[in-house]
Amino acid sequence: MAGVYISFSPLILIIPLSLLLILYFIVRPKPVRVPIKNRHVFITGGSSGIGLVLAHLCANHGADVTLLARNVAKLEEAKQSIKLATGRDVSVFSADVKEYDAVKRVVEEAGPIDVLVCNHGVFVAQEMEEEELDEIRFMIDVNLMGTFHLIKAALPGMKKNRAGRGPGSIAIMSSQAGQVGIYGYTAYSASKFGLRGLAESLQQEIIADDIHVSLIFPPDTETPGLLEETKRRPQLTSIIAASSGAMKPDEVAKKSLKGIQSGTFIVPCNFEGFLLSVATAGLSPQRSYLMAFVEVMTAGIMRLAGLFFQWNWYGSIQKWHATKRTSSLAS
Ligand SMILES: NC(=O)C1=CN([C@@H]2O[C@H](COP(=O)(O)OP(=O)(O)OC[C@H]3O[C@@H](n4cnc5c(N)ncnc54)[C@H](OP(=O)(O)O)[C@@H]3O)[C@@H](O)[C@H]2O)C=CC1
Ligand SMILES: CCCCCCCCCCCCCCCC(=O)[C@@H](N)CO
Repeated sequence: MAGVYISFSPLILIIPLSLLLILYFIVRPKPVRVPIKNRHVFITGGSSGIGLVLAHLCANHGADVTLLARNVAKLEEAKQSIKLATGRDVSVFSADVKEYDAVKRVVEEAGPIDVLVCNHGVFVAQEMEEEELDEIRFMIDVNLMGTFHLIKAALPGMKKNRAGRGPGSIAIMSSQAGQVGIYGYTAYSASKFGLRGLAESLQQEIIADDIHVSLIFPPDTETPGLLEETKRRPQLTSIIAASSGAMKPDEVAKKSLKGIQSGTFIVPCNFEGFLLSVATAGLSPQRSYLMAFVEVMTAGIMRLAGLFFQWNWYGSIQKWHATKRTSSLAS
């Protein structure tokens, strides 16, 4: 029986090896380690969900933590829970990120920041046609403009504070809905996609100040915010979002902190998020030459995977409308 021999010459390895070598020299910005211990970590939305867990983690790492949110009682509760769990005192400030002057006052009172985590966020999932313009404006104002307010207020102090304190970080909590548009998230996705443009531009502006930007992309995460959201979000939003499953806030916070410490620009939180990040890498910075190698070598296949997901989602949408039509005819 003639065997089938697949002969390949070692020469074939030349291509990936030379690509690895090229990437080793060209990836920009260069890798960095952002210190957390004895650094001032300022977390917005740190009184609940992902931000609260992240605050606990940073306090555990010996950071001086400041929390900003609106609700004083929730802030006090967060302060107590962190004191109880880590023995560390955190500073808490009540302010609405929509109000620049209030944000500026808090940032000045809190003192120079080493790691700024713009984690605050609001999310109301609804078809654009049904959604009130005020609610659309609200999400853009909190998620996008609120982040501009934070960074505008904090950046001068972060730059001044760098001498001898090592690299600083500005971490922005986006969402997988900030990498791909999802049914019901027209306003939310727009606000989170906007953060991508902000982050990519800002990194070029502040790399010379040794401040490193991280964009974090969680899937559905089991927080009080998600609990609230799922009470009224469209069924199709849940069906499509389920493609990436759901995570615990602890898992997301751990991935977030790891990404911040390593100065990673695109921080996925689960396997689907990893696939999504490779598929949507675009021209975002990549500090890891190994990740750059994966992005270059799998770009094509990831696009195919993305098309499969789109095929699946549009199939669900079609099925949903067909079911809706049948049930309305039946009634
Ligand atoms: N949960 C999820 O499924 C996912 C969440 N994300 C993102 O993660 C981040 C945190 O979400 P999550 O932990 O679920 O949120 P939660 O709703 O649990 O907490 C939101 C936090 O943000 C604060 N906040 C909300 N609005 C404002 C405001 N205008 N000014 C100041 N603080 C504000 C809240 O405090 P207060 O109300 O007292 O102001 C609270 O501390 C958000 O950016 C969200 O978009 C991303 C992907 C998935
Ligand atoms: C190329 C391969 C693609 C890989 C899979 C893509 C799966 C994408 C699913 C998107 C889920 C969006 C969840 C948003 C969660 C959120 O932000 C709300 N809960 C509000 O906070």
